[in-house]
Amino acid sequence: MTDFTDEELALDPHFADQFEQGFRPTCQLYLISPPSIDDAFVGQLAAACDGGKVAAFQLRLKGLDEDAIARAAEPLQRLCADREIAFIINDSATLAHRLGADGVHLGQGDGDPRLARTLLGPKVQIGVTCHDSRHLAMEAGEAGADYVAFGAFYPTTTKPTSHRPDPSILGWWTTLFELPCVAIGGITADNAAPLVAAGADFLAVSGAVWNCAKGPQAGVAAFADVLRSRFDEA
Ligand SMILES: Cc1ncc(COP(=O)(O)OP(=O)(O)O)c(N)n1
Ligand SMILES: Cc1ncsc1CCOP(=O)(O)O
Ligand SMILES: [Mg+2]
Repeated sequence: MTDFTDEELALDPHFADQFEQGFRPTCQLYLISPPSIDDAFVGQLAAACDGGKVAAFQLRLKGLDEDAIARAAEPLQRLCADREIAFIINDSATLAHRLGADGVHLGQGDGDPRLARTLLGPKVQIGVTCHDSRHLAMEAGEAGADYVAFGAFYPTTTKPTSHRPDPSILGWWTTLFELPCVAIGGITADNAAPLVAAGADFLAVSGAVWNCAKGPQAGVAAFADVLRSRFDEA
């Protein structure tokens, strides 16, 4: 049995049920937006979510001010609320607070998670980028993060990356800590299996869904089998 709090489990309510049954939940999809979007994107997000279970959606828009991100967020946040998908804002705890988002993702240069917690309160999810660093992950956990994110596991064109963790960092983390861990960076349905097997609680995915030749619905659907695999092996 574990002593995960409701807050720790809130990124996906099914986590709680599965922990109560005595095992670490199956891996879930954490969808990340493209770095820029247009008005058609809400339809693409709806299509993606029709493709299979999406536990969380992160609005990660780069090069826009907070007012512009807030305008873009409105229909997307509504869609996520309707479908019970956690709506996470990237980079800015103040914007997450302003929007009443379910969570915020903070990189190492995006502010102190402790200050974010003071602003956002206990119920809002705070995720922290930890690159390939066990030290950063333990620090994030001590600072009260709700999840830690490791990556980039694979090369990606979505952003320049300089850290390339080994999947074993996921197994190390999940063996020692109950706090969920997220794997990110160049993840596709074809290369995700070692990350799921190593213990990732979430796969954070952008390009493999939005650049899928068959569309975002097929992009999400392609992950179904690999996400089930840890559950099947348990
Ligand atoms: C789930 C998740 N993990 C890592 C990141 C990267 O955050 P950061 O290092 O701040 O880089 P940017 O995304 O801001 O370019 C993330 N966004 N989400
Ligand atoms: C935001 C971020 N942080 C590390 S890699 C990455 C990009 C994730 O996008 P993709 O799934 O397209 O590699
Ligand atoms: Mg950031």
